[in-house]
Amino acid sequence: MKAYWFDNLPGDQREPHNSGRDVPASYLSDLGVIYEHCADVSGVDAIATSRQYKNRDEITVSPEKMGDIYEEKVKSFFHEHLHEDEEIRYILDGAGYFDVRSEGDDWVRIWLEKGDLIVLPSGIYHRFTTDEKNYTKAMRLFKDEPKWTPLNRGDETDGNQFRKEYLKAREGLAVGQ
Ligand SMILES: CSCCC(=O)/C(O)=C/O
Ligand SMILES: [Fe+2]
Repeated sequence: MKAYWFDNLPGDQREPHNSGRDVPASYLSDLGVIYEHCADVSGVDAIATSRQYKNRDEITVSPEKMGDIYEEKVKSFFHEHLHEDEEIRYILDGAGYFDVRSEGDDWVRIWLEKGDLIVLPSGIYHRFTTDEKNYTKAMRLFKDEPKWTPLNRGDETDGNQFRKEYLKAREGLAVGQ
């Protein structure tokens, strides 16, 4: 895992866009983002049990697996969105970027590779992209039935109950940069 401020410069979303300014793990934790490295799936099982996640599936985001819809899919994952559930992803192979919004609405880019697990809280604005190798194989954890419901950012999501609860939970935390 490597986290840093996104540079906001033009270029393909899959380029590193590394501003050179690192973000410490403590800052991710202030944003409510949990990161763990799990050398094998037993570590994921423990997290799933403790957070009462019953289901899981696997997704491979690559041109080989997705064919003609790959570029479209990668662009759709990169639309800024939130979910009304936590998002837990465990990287089984390859690598990818999760970008999360900071308290000041800047992008923090989190590069995950094999063995990395991330928990994004419900209500956090974020997006995902493969990196320049175009290959991410990930396990997705679900509390109940597998579903992926992104709510793209807009006026409605700013007023979303889960968004408001996310912001409320961050209130009073000394989130530093
Ligand atoms: C690598 S998992 C696919 C992306 C996804 O599920 C998501 O919600 C991104 O924010
Ligand atoms: Fe998401």
